[in-house]
Amino acid sequence: MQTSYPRRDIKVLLLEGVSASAVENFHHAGYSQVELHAKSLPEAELKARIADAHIVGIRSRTQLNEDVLAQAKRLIAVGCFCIGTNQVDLNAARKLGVPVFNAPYSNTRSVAELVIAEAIMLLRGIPQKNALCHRGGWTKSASGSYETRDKVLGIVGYGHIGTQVGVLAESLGMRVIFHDIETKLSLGNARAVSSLNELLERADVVTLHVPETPATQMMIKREQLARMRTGAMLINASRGSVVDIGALAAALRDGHLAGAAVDVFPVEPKGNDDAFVSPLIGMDNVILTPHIGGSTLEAQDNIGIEVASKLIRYSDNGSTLSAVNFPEVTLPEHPNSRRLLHIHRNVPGTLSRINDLFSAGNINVDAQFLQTDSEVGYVVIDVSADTQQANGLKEQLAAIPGTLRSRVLY
Ligand SMILES: NC(=O)C1=CN([C@@H]2O[C@H](COP(=O)(O)OP(=O)(O)OC[C@H]3O[C@@H](n4cnc5c(N)ncnc54)[C@H](O)[C@@H]3O)[C@@H](O)[C@H]2O)C=CC1
Ligand SMILES: O=C(O)CCC(=O)C(=O)O
Repeated sequence: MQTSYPRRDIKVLLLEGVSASAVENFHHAGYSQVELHAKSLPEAELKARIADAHIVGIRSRTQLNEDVLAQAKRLIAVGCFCIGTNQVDLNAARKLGVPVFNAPYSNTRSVAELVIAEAIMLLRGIPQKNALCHRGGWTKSASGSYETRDKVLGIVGYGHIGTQVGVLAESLGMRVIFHDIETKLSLGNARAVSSLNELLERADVVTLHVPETPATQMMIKREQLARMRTGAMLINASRGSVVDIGALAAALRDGHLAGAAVDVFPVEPKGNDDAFVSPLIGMDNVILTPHIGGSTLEAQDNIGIEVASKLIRYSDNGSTLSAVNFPEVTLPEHPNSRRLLHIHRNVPGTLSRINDLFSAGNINVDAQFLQTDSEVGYVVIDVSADTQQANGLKEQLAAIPGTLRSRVLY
């Protein structure tokens, strides 16, 4: 059946080495035009390539800001093949009628396991012992080496990852405290503390699991580091913007902190061939990892399947279920109808204009699903019409003032 975008004409642009499982999923669903890049692209190239892409898939590195999105005239949807969506201007995407999807749980366990491993390594002083052995040195000593048992782990951001870290830490005998801006159900024996400061003052190891938001920008800077216990350790596998990295380097240098593990940085290389620069380089008591908290084969495989499935479902049947920036509509199939979708600015009178088209054309509406937020309205209409009528209706829908996107799905 001829739709306004047959699958073979839909161009899928996948960046940053998105898993092969995503590519397979697209191919399996009939999307043959899949372009895969191992890295994120420089902005000028990104703008050029995104111009004719219908679906774009990224990980944490690619910045889809308003300017870049403005070039993407054909864009239907964005997939973040990760948890964080701070790299996309979600509001700009929404106003352009572009839903954004992510994989909110697929790499949770991978991050939690890495954080626990790092807590053990830091408490034992392994990074510096390992570095010394590599240089031909030898310090067989228990000094500065501790068991995890009975140590206090402070979790900042008690969400999906934070809670998993807490559960695993308790199984090692750690005492878990947490701070979150929301009231959270404590798992196991974990206890909420009254403030970030209290957590910093009590914890032997502090681990950060907040998203990047205006409130978490530089949440941990000189003042907060100074509140941490002398000899405490900091783990950051959240976002590089959460910690003042210069202040962290200073706190490690002057011995206030005994160690740190950092997976995310204010500026990260675009790809594996680019140089990594950080004030933490050369510090033996710091574990540096290249933003691989979620990089396990299991997680990447699952993320590839999950996000590609969401993008395909939206492209095929219009479901925006679990979109992070868009009115959520989930739709039963009506195989004997033609399905049209219309995304518009949410101004009074749009729905009646849409419905007037069907009455004027004497077209029977079999089902209609509308969901709006303050700025955007999303309506899916199943109609009894032939292909020619459906394509004609699509053109008429596109001409309604305030239209952002319109399509015939089937
Ligand atoms: N290093 C890596 O490879 C990975 C990093 N991440 C990062 O980890 C972050 C957390 O992931 P999830 O646990 O899945 O997210 P989540 O949304 O389940 O949990 C985040 C928690 O932080 C809390 N929070 C938000 N603002 C806060 C504030 N100002 N102060 C205290 N708490 C605050 C929220 O209420 C929520 O409970 C992601 O947003 C992402 O940036 C996620 C996956 C992999
Ligand atoms: O694996 C990636 O590229 C990003 C992981 C991450 O930071 C996330 O899922 O938010």
